[in-house]
Amino acid sequence: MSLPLADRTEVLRWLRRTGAAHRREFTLVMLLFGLTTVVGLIGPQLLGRLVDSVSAGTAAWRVDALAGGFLAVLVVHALLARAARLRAAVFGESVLAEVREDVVARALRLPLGTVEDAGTGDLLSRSTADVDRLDFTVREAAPELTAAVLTIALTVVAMLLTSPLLACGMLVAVPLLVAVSRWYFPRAATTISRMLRDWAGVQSSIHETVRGARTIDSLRLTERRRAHNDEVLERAIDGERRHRTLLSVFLPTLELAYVLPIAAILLIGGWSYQAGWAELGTVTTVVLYAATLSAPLAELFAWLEEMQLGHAALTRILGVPDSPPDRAPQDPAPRGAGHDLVLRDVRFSYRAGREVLHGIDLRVPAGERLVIVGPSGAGKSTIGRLIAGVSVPDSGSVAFGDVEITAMPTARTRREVVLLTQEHHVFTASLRDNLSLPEAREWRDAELLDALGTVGAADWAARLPDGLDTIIGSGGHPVPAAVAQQLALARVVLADPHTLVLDEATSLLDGDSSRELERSLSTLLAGRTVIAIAHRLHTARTADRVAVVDGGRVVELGAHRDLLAADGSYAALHRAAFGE
Ligand SMILES: Nc1ncnc2c1ncn2[C@@H]1O[C@H](COP(=O)(O)OP(=O)(O)OP(=O)(O)O)[C@@H](O)[C@H]1O
Repeated sequence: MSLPLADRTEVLRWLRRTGAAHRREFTLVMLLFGLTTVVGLIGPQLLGRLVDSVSAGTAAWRVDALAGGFLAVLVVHALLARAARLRAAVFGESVLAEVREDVVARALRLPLGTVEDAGTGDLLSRSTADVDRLDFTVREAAPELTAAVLTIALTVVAMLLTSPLLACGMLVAVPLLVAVSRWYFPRAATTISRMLRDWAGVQSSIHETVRGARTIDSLRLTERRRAHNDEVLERAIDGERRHRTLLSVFLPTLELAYVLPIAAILLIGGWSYQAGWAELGTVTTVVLYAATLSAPLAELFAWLEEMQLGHAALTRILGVPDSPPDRAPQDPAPRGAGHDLVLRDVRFSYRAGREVLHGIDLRVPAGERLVIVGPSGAGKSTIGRLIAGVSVPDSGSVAFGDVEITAMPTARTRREVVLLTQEHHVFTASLRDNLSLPEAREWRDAELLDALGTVGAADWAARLPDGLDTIIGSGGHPVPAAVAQQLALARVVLADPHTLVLDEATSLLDGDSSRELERSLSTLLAGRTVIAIAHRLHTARTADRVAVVDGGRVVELGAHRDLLAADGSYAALHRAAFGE
């Protein structure tokens, strides 16, 4: 299920809001473009006068003065055009900085479940390729388009003021322009939005290939993966081809529409001159105007095309949901009703019609250590994801006290519960940034060093060349696997949730890891509610209670000893594991 696209009202609302927030810069840019265009219109008038003066046999000084004036106009025009574009670029950049920050903030607020459903590639292409596309639109297309529209409008007015009769020659282009626009733009809109979606597909596919490279290699899926990449690429190229085909009709027709009026004006001009209705200078001026119109008209259509691309990109960027579509956070009264974890009749399916949890009821008092065991595919990890608020139940509720986890804003969720898996990602960033992830707040160095100390990574950190500011991760200072685990634990220390869900991370508890890590983990667990998803049964012995999950249901619940004595599924699992 891909992320939604913004609709017309959302795009308009964004444009209005952005326009209002930057009213002064926007007005200044518009004024500069208007002024540039008006100055640009003086040139042809001067040349027209020059032609008239020469044909009337005027003095040399007058010709010199007109030529000098023409030069001065050119210089002023160039200076104004530069100022207008510079202001437009500054304006565009500040708008874009906001768009970038906004889309990244929204993406980070999305729950993992939504991101996984949509595919990370979709989100990635929206926050990179689409933002870049919009960047080009705002920085280049919007100002150029504005300049082109103003130039066309004012040039037409100037032509009409100079000679309405000659200006009529422009009309020959109108039917052609209307027809080709009505043919091209609706087709281009669909082609372009499909093309952007297909390119996002390419990005997703390549991203997944790179991420899963080892799996692909070990399962000898290289050929199949290559074929899949070829297929998505082919689809994107096909869209690109369709778009080019549309352009190959559109652009030559436009060219024709620009030249036809010049021919028409020359014809009308020659005829009017002979009839004594128009001076030679007037004909020159209007032809020059018509000729100068072809450039802004060409720009207008080229940039309209670019604006369409930008619009499609904007609908994708604004489509990244502000609040997760699957939940409605409302920041309930903080921690009013305690930290007891309560699951009531929780049902969940990854795909419609294929329920994997069939009504889970569970109550875990604050501070208890519960281990969930069960056969592979029973739904243990899924329960963990629901408790951590990563996924949302189809029905029923997961709550701390009487506050549902999905009703809490994401930042608040992290203070309640953290899911710790074996995937310990180290970001290519400073050690400080790697640790500061849990909350968007400034941590004091002492707090960060304390957290490192708690998990036993203080010595490693002390040996770093730039301390907390050392860039670690891929391309930076290397991080041994054990330290990566410790950093993940240090993040949890900083997030300080009252409940921890350990999925696979429990292999740490199984005694595989170094004593130091084990010690770090037990310091971390002390005083918190712990839900450990055990893939091996060792862990269960030290738990307060054990829940046995089978086929998406809790089939047994109780202390290790009691369950062994009851001689049910747990006892059977135990016998299978230890042969007792
Ligand atoms: N992302 C997913 N999309 C679709 N189905 C999924 C997804 N993740 C898990 N499932 C299915 O949901 C069911 C429960 O899976 P879950 O991972 O919760 O089981 P588990 O008890 O943790 O198993 P294991 O011990 O093998 O990790 C399985 O049938 C699994 O195939």
